[in-house]
Amino acid sequence: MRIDVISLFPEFIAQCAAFGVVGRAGERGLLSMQGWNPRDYAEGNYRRVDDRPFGGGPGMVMLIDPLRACLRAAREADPAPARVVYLSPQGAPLTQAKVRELAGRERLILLCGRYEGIDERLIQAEVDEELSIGDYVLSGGELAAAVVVDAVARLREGVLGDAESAVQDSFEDGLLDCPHYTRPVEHELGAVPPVLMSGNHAEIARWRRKQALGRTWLRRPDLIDEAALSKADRKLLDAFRAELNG
Ligand SMILES: CN(C)c1cccc(CNc2ccc(C(N)=O)cn2)c1
Repeated sequence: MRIDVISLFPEFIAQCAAFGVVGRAGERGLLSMQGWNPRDYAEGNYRRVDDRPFGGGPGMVMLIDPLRACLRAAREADPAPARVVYLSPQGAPLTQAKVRELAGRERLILLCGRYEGIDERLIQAEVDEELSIGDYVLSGGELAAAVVVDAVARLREGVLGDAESAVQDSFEDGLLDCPHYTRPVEHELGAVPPVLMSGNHAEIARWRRKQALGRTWLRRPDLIDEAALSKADRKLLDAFRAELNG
């Protein structure tokens, strides 16, 4: 998979892609990344990349032409078609389902805005989809792009070893994850739930599913559509609630 990132701080993204599973994916040729700086495509002595907003108001807006030339250079760097994604607070929420969809593509171009964003005409002409990593404003789209790179890279085949398998990921089935425990069995902070040491894999899977359903219902009721739950899941959630009420 190839990801090109357009940013006034391309070294920022290079650093984010240098560590952990994403760094390893790069070393193993599962992911190639390149940064592009619109300033390298800006004309004139001052190589301007932004200017004041028409209609007045605070802040600056990123100019069309440096971004457009930069985007063209990035597209032409590889024959494969690319999906152009713009990170902004005005984008559609990034969800695991969207991450899975993006991870299925061969090329992404991530567009990082600074200041108050990008001239709308460039967005309309060149951007395939606008995404937001959450309802808050950052000083630039680079951190949001780094989030997309990480979430997408770890779903690519071969990136995660068995040890870090993404299969049981929470959100993979729209639920939060169950609690996890490791050594020691007994600790001043408490003990490990006995079922997890029972070796009874059916019981363990049942306990984990019940915990995932229960925690989702308690913490993120917006993710639970009880009507859409299977009969088995509804029974597990009822059991969780019954235990909760003691
Ligand atoms: C209107 N405005 C301030 C603005 C517009 C576009 C980009 C940026 C760059 N900052 C970002 C980018 C993304 C996110 C996110 N939530 O994904 C948060 N902040 C700011």
